[in-house]
Amino acid sequence: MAPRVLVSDKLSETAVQIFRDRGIDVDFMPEVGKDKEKLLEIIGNYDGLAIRSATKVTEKLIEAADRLKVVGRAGIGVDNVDIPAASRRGIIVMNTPFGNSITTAEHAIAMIFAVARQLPEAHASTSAGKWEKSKFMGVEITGKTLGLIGCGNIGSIVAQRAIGLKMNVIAYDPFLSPERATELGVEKVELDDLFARADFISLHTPLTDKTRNIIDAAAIAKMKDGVRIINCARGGLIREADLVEALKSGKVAGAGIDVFETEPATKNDLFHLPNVVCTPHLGASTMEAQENVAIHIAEQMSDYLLKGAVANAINMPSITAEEAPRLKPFVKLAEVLGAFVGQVTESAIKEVEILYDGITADMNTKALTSAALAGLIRPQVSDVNMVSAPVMVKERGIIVSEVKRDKSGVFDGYIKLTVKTANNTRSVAGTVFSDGKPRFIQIKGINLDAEIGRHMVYTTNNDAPGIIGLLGTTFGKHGVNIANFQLGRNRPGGDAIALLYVDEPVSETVLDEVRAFPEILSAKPLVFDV
Ligand SMILES: NC(=O)c1ccc[n+]([C@@H]2O[C@H](COP(=O)([O-])OP(=O)(O)OC[C@H]3O[C@@H](n4cnc5c(N)ncnc54)[C@H](O)[C@@H]3O)[C@@H](O)[C@H]2O)c1
Ligand SMILES: O=C(O)CC[C@@H](O)C(=O)O
Repeated sequence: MAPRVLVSDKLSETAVQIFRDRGIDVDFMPEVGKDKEKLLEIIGNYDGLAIRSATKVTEKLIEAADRLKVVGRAGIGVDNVDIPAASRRGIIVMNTPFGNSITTAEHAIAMIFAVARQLPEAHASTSAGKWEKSKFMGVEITGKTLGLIGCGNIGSIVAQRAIGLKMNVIAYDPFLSPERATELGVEKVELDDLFARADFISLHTPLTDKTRNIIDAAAIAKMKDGVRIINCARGGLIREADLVEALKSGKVAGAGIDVFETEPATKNDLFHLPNVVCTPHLGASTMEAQENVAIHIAEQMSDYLLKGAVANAINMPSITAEEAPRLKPFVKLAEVLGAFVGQVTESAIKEVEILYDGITADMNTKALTSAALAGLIRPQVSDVNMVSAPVMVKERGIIVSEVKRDKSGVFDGYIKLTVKTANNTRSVAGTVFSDGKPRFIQIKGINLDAEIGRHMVYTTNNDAPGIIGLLGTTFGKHGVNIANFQLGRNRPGGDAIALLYVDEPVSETVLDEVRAFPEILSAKPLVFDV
């Protein structure tokens, strides 16, 4: 059955065409995002949800979205999506980080000019028949200092444009490297330095606990008199009440505000203040940007739904369409290794170490680790996948580490999973053979070569003569057909293990009969999704 996608916000219809061309069933309902009840009623029919900012992807909506695999935001900010709730349900949330950057940067530059020359007010006055030539005395931007708070995709573009306009650009961004700052031609500064030196300040950070109210009364007090402030990033970065006061006192000479603490902003104390230019969250609103983000999100979502490729996901490592086929058998292997340990471990897991040897070390190990963790905790929480597993593992306080090393044995590469509980440490290693199928190559440090089937039985026993016969006879007596039988031991007469690949699940009655033999220490039924 073809995957089904709902477009619930006003996206360019190019997105709809892309979904159709890729063979995806798509419903284009650009108004339904605002109708919470209707959306709740229909969301269960879809594998994908394509949105802008009007649709609120709440926990309640996610709970009703039984089939949903991916939420695609045609744009950057995902503040309208409950990411933790989506992650817990294994739903990928992706955005389009680059499609509207130029457009938004241009809006910030437009705001700088509008505020420097009071363009909207001058227009309103002139159109009203007043000829108030002396009222609208502006400032040049040439030679002025622009302070950027946040210098990522959009901030960098604003910097480049502003430098072209002969401004001096300084930037506060803890994650901006000195090399990148030099390359852009901006001076990296501390925040207080920026406040003290900037004639114009433009915000370009996400809204986080650290950036909320980054401009408040205390920050404004540190700024130059007559500073002008632009926000085309997110409402909440500026404490609006404090800005209003500073505009009224003249400390701040002007502000260009595209985003608001509460949106839609239909009433706001910033409105109608002299030299405040407001736009209704128009940063990304150009034909070009909307076309870009629609194309990007439709392609990304289609790639995921049809090929398992993951790009620009907020809650899952990326997997390119090219690497997806090569990675797939190793994702299965990682999941199977996790599933083995998850099924044989009965006490709480404290630590997980995943060793990537040889070719596996050069693969997308983040994705492989996510798959191993999903296999590991699936016996405890059935509804888990590569998206939700890392979140769930973290919630349980399990420490996860990855180790990578060059090829060290006969295999081109293998993955070894070691899990520590309060009582013991358990390990299992496996690889993928040329047939593309995963194999166990080591369990408890004992080498073997075991094909993996859907139903298996794992026994630990003392190495003694007759174990093969004993297991074979018991299973045979109960009509259990053994497809493959692998044995291993650490030394003659020492610890031994057996892995039996059986055609059907083995009942507890049969396993109890096996467990009753004195040489058998444990017998565990296993199920693998292969
Ligand atoms: N107005 C609009 O319509 C519109 C359109 C697109 C994007 N946006 C918003 O613009 C903002 C920037 O988008 P982007 O694509 O440049 O994002 P980005 O992730 O590329 O850049 C954000 C930058 O902020 C920096 N940063 C993070 N925390 C910081 C802190 N505490 N102090 C200083 N810098 C910090 C990061 O290091 C990063 O370099 C986002 O909030 C985005 O949602 C708004
Ligand atoms: O979709 C929009 O118009 C706003 C987009 C913008 O805020 C974003 O974060 O990409």
